Amino acid sequence: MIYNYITIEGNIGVGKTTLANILAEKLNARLVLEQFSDNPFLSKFYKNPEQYAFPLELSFMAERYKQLKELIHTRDLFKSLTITDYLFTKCLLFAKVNLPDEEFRLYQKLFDIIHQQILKPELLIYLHAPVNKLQANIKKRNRSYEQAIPDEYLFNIQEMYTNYIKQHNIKAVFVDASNADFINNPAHVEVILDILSKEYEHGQYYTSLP
Ligand SMILES: Nc1ncnc2c1ncn2[C@@H]1O[C@H](COP(=O)(O)OP(=O)(O)OP(=O)(O)O)[C@@H](O)[C@H]1O
Repeated sequence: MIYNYITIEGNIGVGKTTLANILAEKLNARLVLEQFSDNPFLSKFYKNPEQYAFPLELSFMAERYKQLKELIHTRDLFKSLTITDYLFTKCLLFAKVNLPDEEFRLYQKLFDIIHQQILKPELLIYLHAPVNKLQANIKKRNRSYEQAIPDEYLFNIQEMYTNYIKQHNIKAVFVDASNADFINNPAHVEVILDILSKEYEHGQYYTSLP
């Protein structure tokens, strides 16, 4: 394995966690998953975004910082690869969509200080699917608080991710996950394993699934 640390990213409901789990098992990797269900503000936020966006964004940042900071201090002697299903920068991108400008500027100051202490992955795999596919996935998995997410929100998050990756020239492979089925179609997993067997220069790359 060329990589020590990779991240799977993508919009809400695209299937990051499923893929991260499958890869971790196949590659005997250490897996670090987002702990969003423990966040007491998330369901409140979806009901009342104006009131709960700031505490939600702060609490996500605090949790992610705690989880990712530990990566630097702990090593797993039996596992040389670590896989996460989120980038620390995800905090900033969601905050940009959810906070009014003044609050966002305050949030960004904190983010910039903390971000410097976080280890960055060597490669990002970005799963991309159109909004109607994301909505279908969200319906299927049926978390009650997510059922009224507007298309516009998913679209804005997608834009935020893709612009950030391009503007910062992050080493990323975009995978067209419109028809992805990593659970039942081994050929789809093979495509990802093939990506992980290669080295890339900085920049963005695009792959589709068979
Ligand atoms: N910073 C944030 N601000 C607002 N909501 C967030 C933030 N981070 C995560 N969430 C919410 O937490 C929930 C879980 O998000 P996330 O995209 O990480 O996982 P997921 O949708 O289960 O991903 P996947 O299906 O790709 O595994 C979603 O409802 C998402 O909108």
